[in-house]
Amino acid sequence: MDMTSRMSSHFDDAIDTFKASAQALAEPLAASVDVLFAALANNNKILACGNGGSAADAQHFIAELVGRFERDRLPLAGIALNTDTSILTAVGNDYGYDHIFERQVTALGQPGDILVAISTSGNSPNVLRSIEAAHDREMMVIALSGKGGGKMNDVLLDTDIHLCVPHDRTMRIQEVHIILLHALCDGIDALLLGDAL
Ligand SMILES: O=C(CO)[C@@H](O)[C@H](O)[C@H](O)[C@H](O)COP(=O)(O)O
Ligand SMILES: [Zn+2]
Repeated sequence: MDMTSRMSSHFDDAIDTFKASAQALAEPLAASVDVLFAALANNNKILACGNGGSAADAQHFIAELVGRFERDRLPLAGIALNTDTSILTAVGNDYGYDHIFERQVTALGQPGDILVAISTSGNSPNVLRSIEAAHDREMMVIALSGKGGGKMNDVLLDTDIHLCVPHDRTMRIQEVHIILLHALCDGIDALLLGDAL
């Protein structure tokens, strides 16, 4: 395959993945908007975490809650658990990398808060432990994954929401994850401010 065709194939594959994801995930995504909105309206908060590109996605999402998405509105309560280098290095150094999110969920989580847990493989141990800590704190989890969901399938409860992208490549999964997170912001804003843009 020449390089131009190779580049072009990314767009073709992304389009196919977006279509398959819309089919599979629009309904649980709408349910996720209701869950997040209800938590925020009840003065609860959103915690989010992930590794690598998913860390970027988690902090991107939280920035749009605390700052704004497309329209001016009140700030919404959220914390990205992958952003404080002192906490990450202290907990990583003293307890191990698998505990960097779990410990923060235990420290900050309150019943009714929501954890948005992002892992393209569904297998990152620190994300899996954050889910278990959220359950211990009586928090519901919205999990974003791919590759069939991996070990997330074993730790998520029926009361959680699992948005599993139907693809096996990390980059494609991440591309859909950012659409999912932007769609959640759009849905929350629509409930807060009305449908019009
Ligand atoms: O962004 C990318 C690859 O596109 C990488 O940084 C990727 O996020 C990292 O390898 C992560 O450690 C993968 O973790 P996970 O998505 O399987 O939980
Ligand atoms: Zn990436």
